[in-house]
Amino acid sequence: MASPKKKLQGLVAATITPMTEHGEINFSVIGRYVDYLVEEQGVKNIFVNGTTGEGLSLSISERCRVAEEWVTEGRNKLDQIVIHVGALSLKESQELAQHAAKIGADGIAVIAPFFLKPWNKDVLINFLKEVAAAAPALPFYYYHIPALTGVKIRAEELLDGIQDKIPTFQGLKFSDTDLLDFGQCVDQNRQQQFAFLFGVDEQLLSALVMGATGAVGSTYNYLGKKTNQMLEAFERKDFSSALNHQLIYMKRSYLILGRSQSSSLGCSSPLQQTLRKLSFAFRDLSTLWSN
Ligand SMILES: CC(=O)N[C@@H]([C@@H](O)[C@H](O)[C@H](O)CO)[C@@H](O)CC(=O)C(=O)O
Repeated sequence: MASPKKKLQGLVAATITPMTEHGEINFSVIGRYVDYLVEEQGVKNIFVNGTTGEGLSLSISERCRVAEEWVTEGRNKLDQIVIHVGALSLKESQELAQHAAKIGADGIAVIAPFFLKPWNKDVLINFLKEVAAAAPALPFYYYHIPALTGVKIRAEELLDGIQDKIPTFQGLKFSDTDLLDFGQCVDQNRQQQFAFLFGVDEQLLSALVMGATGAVGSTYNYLGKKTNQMLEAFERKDFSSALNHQLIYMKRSYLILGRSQSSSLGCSSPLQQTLRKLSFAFRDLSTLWSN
């Protein structure tokens, strides 16, 4: 069975895929991006080619090259690199999984197929199982994001007995606001030592209360340091201070500002260019950034 070097926990930055203004991937900034995460944000785990990284908008060869670059640049600097390998085509997903194993990633994650959708738990598990089997030495994470996939199968239902079907299953990336489902996942799998990684950054504190062991999100690219302070406050049971942190990071200005900040790293996908225009309205808030 796959076992990670150590359990994936704490903050995991869902990385942006840097693009040039001509729509090509800007590989040249990834090394700098790694240093920024580690040195400025105190974040040493990353989630590549996910929602934030717009993995599903990239070609398969682009996804492979992006994954390779992160693994190369992150070597000896990052703790864990998880590659999202979900795709509509099972074969493509398996190809990406094999590639992640070949380049030395630390884990793979997969979303539910979202066009012709699995209609029940067993169909979804079978898809995930086939992908996981293509990389039998890599820890496997299910990426639950029902608002985007439209696949509403409850994570708690999916996790029931999952390791019997997917021996490499190591955890759940839960990007949904249903804290009842999340809490039940944690509660019903206490013996399993799974990683429960929460993915709605604005609600992380509530998820910690429900038993989250870590978090994957876009805001940890630029609020990593501050969110680590919230985790520390929670750890020492200083809930009032933890709540103060969470209330500040819930502000919309922080979310938009973060997207615009990414452009200073040379990260500028078409989506980010649109957001950057929006962000001019928030320019005055840039002082918040360094506070
Ligand atoms: C829908 C979405 O993009 N959700 C983000 C959150 O980090 C989100 O950006 C954050 O909570 C701000 O709204 C993550 O769950 C996505 C993620 O981890 C990924 O990029 O794969």
